[in-house]
Amino acid sequence: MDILQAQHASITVAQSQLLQDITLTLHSGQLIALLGLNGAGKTTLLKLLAGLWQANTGKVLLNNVELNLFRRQTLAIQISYVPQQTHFEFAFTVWDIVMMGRNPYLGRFRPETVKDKQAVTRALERTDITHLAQRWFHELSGGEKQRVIIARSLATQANIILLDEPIASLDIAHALAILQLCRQLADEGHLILLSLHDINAALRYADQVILLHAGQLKAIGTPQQVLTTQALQTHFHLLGEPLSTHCGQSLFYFEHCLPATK
Ligand SMILES: Nc1ncnc2c1ncn2[C@@H]1O[C@H](COP(=O)(O)OP(=O)(O)OP(=O)(O)O)[C@@H](O)[C@H]1O
Repeated sequence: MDILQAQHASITVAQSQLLQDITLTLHSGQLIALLGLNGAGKTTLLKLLAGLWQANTGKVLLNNVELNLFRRQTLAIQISYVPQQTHFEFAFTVWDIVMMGRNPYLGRFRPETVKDKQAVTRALERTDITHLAQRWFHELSGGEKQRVIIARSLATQANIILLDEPIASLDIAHALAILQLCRQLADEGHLILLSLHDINAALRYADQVILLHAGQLKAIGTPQQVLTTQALQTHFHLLGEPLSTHCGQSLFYFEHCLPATK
């Protein structure tokens, strides 16, 4: 069981406070959706929890140990961060990029082993990109690239995976496939935290929802606790009419409500 925590963590850059006094505890075996408007601080929080950004005040702990006490290589095997966009200076095949997920295990001179190749093969399969393995990354579509970067993360076999808007550039079928994969990974014991703009996807797939607004944690709890019609109006400027599907799934039908009408 992994526990990832932030304790009173704040980040300030050039006098603007990007995150303010964030305290939360996340457990493995859960899929957690991070929601908030553009600029709310979702990417910043994901990077903080991945150890890629240091808090000015407060701390982040993995299993009660501060992240900055871990060696980078050790942390990379435990927490994997999937960015929104990735560019490479050189031409790499999809296989090469997914194999990069094995770098923390490979060291400088250790050759790839059967285990590394199996991890890459499995990651390609789970993200439905086996057929792209020998293609050049830079020639792929945005959605295909996104799945390659998720596959690279799976190849690390990290128990904690933090994904920044993983379905933003995917078609609906592949978006659902990635959300279902995230759900499956959480059910297998991973801690999956993903930022999303799709409130109905959070309702459908998440165990917990974190609501960020202007760098502040406004709510954390089950989707039903956090995603109330009042919270949608206050934090997203949306009028949400609750609906229920024939299989009992709760969803919202949205209408825009201007901030002035809050
Ligand atoms: N390096 C930086 N220096 C200064 N300000 C930054 C930096 N990185 C992000 N910000 C600011 O911090 C705020 C939060 O940005 P962040 O990318 O975390 O938001 P987000 O919730 O992920 O937004 P989006 O949904 O648009 O991706 C924004 O106002 C952004 O301009």
